Amino acid sequence: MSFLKVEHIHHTYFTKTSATTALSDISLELEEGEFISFLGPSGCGKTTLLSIIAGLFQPTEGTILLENRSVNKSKKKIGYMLQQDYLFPWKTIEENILLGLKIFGIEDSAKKEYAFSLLEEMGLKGYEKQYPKQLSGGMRQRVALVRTLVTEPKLLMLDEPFSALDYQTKLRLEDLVSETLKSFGKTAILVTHDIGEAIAMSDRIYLFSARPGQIYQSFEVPKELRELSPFQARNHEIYSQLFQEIWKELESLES
Ligand SMILES: Nc1ncnc2c1ncn2[C@@H]1O[C@H](COP(=O)(O)OP(=O)(O)OP(=O)(O)O)[C@@H](O)[C@H]1O
Repeated sequence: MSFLKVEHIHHTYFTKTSATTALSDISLELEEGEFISFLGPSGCGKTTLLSIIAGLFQPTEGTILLENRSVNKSKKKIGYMLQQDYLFPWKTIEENILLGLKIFGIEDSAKKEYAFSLLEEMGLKGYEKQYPKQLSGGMRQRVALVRTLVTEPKLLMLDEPFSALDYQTKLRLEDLVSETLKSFGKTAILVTHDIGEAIAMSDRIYLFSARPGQIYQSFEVPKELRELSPFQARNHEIYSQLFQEIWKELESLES
């Protein structure tokens, strides 16, 4: 039994005057603990697919099964890390990270303790009483990750979570997120425009064709790279070869 089963997803956005087909016949499977990425030309439907997998809206056709149940019944098992951190500016860091627990009605002392231990792991001890505006972009993203992890999601949706950060912060955060997700055995889906990021962080990469998005090709990331941290992987010879291979295919899709 696969952890996640995406079966024959088609999606068309309808307005009063138009119909835009974003996705056409997408099927894929994901095992628990795997990390996959979606890459592809702008507008090929990556975010649409991520939202459908998360159960945020129904596809025109197709089904999503998470642990063999409809994803609509499993929404609490899904966590997010997005381009924007969506921290509440009027709440302290502590209040922000405990908010998810409050919403889920699981604000017990053990969970709170867990939240504070995660903050410490992310190098944010001492910032509990500060407000988001007092933190850097990278620190705020780390708070957003803690807020997501405290609810113990089984599947993490990462929609361009590093794209608004400066390059060095992005590289540091890629390592931190990768190490954290590996240590918790979390399953994750990353949407990115960055081929290097996809290679450095994933077990497998799905390259989408231009709209309507279809899976054009999938690439397994070799074990030699997967055993390394994203930063180390970027310096490996195999990384450059895979980068060239994916770049060539992406160029052909965008031309
Ligand atoms: N709510 C909506 N109503 C109508 N069309 C939409 C809506 N959301 C997305 N689309 C269209 O569906 C297509 C896929 O959009 P989507 O945002 O999923 O692509 P993407 O691959 O994530 O894009 P990007 O890489 O630029 O972020 C695009 O043509 C977009 O304009």
